[in-house]
Amino acid sequence: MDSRALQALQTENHALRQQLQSLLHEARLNEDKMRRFDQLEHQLIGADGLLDLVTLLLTGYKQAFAIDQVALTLVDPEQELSRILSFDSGAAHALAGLHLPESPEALERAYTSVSQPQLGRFDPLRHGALFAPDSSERIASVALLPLNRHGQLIGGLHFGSHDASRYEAGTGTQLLERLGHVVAVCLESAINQERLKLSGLTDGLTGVYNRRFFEHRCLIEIAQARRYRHPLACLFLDVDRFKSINDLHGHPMGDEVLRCIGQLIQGQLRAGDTVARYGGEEFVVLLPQTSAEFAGEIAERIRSSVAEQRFISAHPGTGNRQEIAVSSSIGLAMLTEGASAHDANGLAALMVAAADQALYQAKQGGRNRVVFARA
Ligand SMILES: Nc1nc2c(ncn2[C@@H]2O[C@H](COP(=O)(O)OP(=O)(O)OP(=O)(O)O)[C@@H](O)[C@H]2O)c(=O)[nH]1
Repeated sequence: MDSRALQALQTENHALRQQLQSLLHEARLNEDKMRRFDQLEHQLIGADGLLDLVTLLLTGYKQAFAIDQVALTLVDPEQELSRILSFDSGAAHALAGLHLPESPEALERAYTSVSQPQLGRFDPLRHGALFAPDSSERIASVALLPLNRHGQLIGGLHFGSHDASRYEAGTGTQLLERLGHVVAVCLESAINQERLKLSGLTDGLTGVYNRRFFEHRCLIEIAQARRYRHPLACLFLDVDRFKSINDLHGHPMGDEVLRCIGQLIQGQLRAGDTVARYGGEEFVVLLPQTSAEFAGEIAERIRSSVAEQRFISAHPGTGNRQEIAVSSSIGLAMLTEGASAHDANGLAALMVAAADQALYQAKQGGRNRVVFARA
């Protein structure tokens, strides 16, 4: 072999070795990527509840794969997820990037398929609503993973990169497709578990929370109110002359009235407020970060919505229909500053007793009214 041919061979050899090195490097990177992917998948499967799972989705992938923006959309028509996640209100701040729209509209605008991930350039019109407004400005490319159960879009996991070439249309999406499936299954299972937990905390007849939940929530709200020096209001509502509704129109009609009143109260509240059935025909409401004046307005709105509601009772024998009006009495108490020497349990008992006492005054005063507890 002459020296020119030898040199050409050596050059070719060198190029091949370099190519091999770079392939090996890529394989190692892929192996490392797979390992991190696997690790996160195990964590998803082992997540302890919905809050844990959502937190992992929003932070785990961002850190492990250096993704600029991660957002999660879950369709929440009944605001059930929002209620579940606000149960532990202290953790709600950790959920930046989570969107819980009541309708799937924003998702349907972004996705052309319910099962295939979509990669490509960021389009503010189609993708803007999937990311937080202040974070979407710098996003240049996106990977959108549809989360579907039984062919229905229940949400989407959305990765955004400042690098336009990071997520390119037409590149392999097998791994992301698998991730979408795993996330959707994990979410469904976590939501079902939360539903089970919640069923032990809600009242079977009215669908609002039960007394056990109220007592738990009350301690959390009292702790928050004391820590941040926020006012906390408590309303106690009792349906007026409820016994006569049962006696005159039957127990099922009484049940219907209770169900409707639970919904009327709920309809006047904000997302962080809590209504629970305390017992029989008594409801209790917690209004965090609410002044006495505003709590009085809310109580008045509840009282008038109950008084304006009409129920239709059909006589079991004759079938004659009759319109029934119902009223309610409400006692209102604020968490008192002066009692700060007590622990949260003691404060809760004082607040509830004060609202109950005010309710008694409302009954004595002629019913269908709101009475403030004396400070
Ligand atoms: N239909 C129905 N009735 C209930 C339920 N729980 C309690 N009750 C009835 O609620 C009635 C409460 O009556 P009372 O405590 O005497 O008071 P009231 O008739 O509301 O009169 P005032 O409170 O004084 O205005 C009782 O007759 C209970 O049987 C329920 O789940 N369904």
